[in-house]
Amino acid sequence: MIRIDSVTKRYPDGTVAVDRLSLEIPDRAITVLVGPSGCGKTTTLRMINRMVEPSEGMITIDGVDTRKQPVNTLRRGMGYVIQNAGLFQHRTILDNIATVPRLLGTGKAEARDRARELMGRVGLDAALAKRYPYQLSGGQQQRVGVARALAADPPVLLMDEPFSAVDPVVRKGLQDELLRIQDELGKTIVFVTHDIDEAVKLGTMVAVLRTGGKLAQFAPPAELLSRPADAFVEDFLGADRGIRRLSFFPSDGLELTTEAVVAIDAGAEQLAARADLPYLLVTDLDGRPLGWSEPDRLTAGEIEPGQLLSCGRPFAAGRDSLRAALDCAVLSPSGWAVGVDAEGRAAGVVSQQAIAQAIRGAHEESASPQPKVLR
Ligand SMILES: Nc1ncnc2c1ncn2[C@@H]1O[C@H](COP(=O)(O)OP(=O)(O)OP(=O)(O)O)[C@@H](O)[C@H]1O
Repeated sequence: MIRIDSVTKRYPDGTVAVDRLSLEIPDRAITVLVGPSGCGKTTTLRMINRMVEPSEGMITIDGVDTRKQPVNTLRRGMGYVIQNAGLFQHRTILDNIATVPRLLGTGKAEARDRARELMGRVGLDAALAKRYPYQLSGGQQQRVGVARALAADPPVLLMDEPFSAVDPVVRKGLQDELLRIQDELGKTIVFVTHDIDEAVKLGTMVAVLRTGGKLAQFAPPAELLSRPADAFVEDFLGADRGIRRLSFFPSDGLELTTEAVVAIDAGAEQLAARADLPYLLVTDLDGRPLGWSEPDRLTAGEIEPGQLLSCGRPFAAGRDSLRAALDCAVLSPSGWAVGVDAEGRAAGVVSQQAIAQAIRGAHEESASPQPKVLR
């Protein structure tokens, strides 16, 4: 465990970048440092690998004071990823990734084999191995940066705004990839960002810092959203934290009904039996949702997909969160959300009222234990 114990950093010009910060960074989890510009995030991260030396206080790793270890030994156990990847422009992608193992004495062939394996792990096509960094997109370069940091298999990864320079779509892909890699590798990751949504999505624990390098709150994201410590944290979390908090509640408690679901080949009798329902969901012959219709607009044997109202993006029943279910219901012309199974077949539909009831139940339940984390 990395323990930051009452650490202060005062730069030579008198700037106090970090002020008596104490944090216990859990092993094999992602801890995010978040806060406004200049609040001391980068300084804190760099004190962990001693690129910046603390003025006061102590940082220990598994109980050992980092000042008692040679800097090289300390950094060997820590991969470091920065914004814009910081790749060596004159080296190929493969050799960029193989850099640290080569420095540590691994043979060229072995280091390159490992680099190839890592390219796959971070979602890079093997065909890019011989290219140079300038021949890659920003998102691809960031992936190389992550692969390079992982190459020597360090237990700790320090990541300083690694995804800030790419567009939101690429950024989401990189975040998802990091979560997937983390599930597989279980590193201890300290991740700096100024983006609270990124912090909430990635963090097992989130440390919110305020200007002057003071800790405002250190908590799991669901707790941050439900119980911000003060007005600063509340303000920093933004306006829709109630909705965002629903991401942490599973949809598996929702009761789906199949009464309003009919296949496209539904007979007259089946349709007549449902004539009193406000809307019916029509599926294809495999059970995949096609769209909504009022029952009196449907004629047995003559249902056309083109005449149906869109059912938008359905939610994955039991796997998506209550936020996804609510979003689906709000966007649905019928006001009902469509839940699908892993194969994309309609598992049933659920009304906004039923979702609202599930939300109330989840809030009550979460008053004591932590809600299950869904991504
Ligand atoms: N070498 C330095 N000398 C003097 N002051 C510094 C130095 N490096 C950083 N600072 C100051 O320390 C404070 C914290 O800087 P730091 O880079 O840690 O913040 P940050 O939260 O990472 O900011 P950003 O989100 O803008 O990157 C800032 O006021 C900054 O100007």
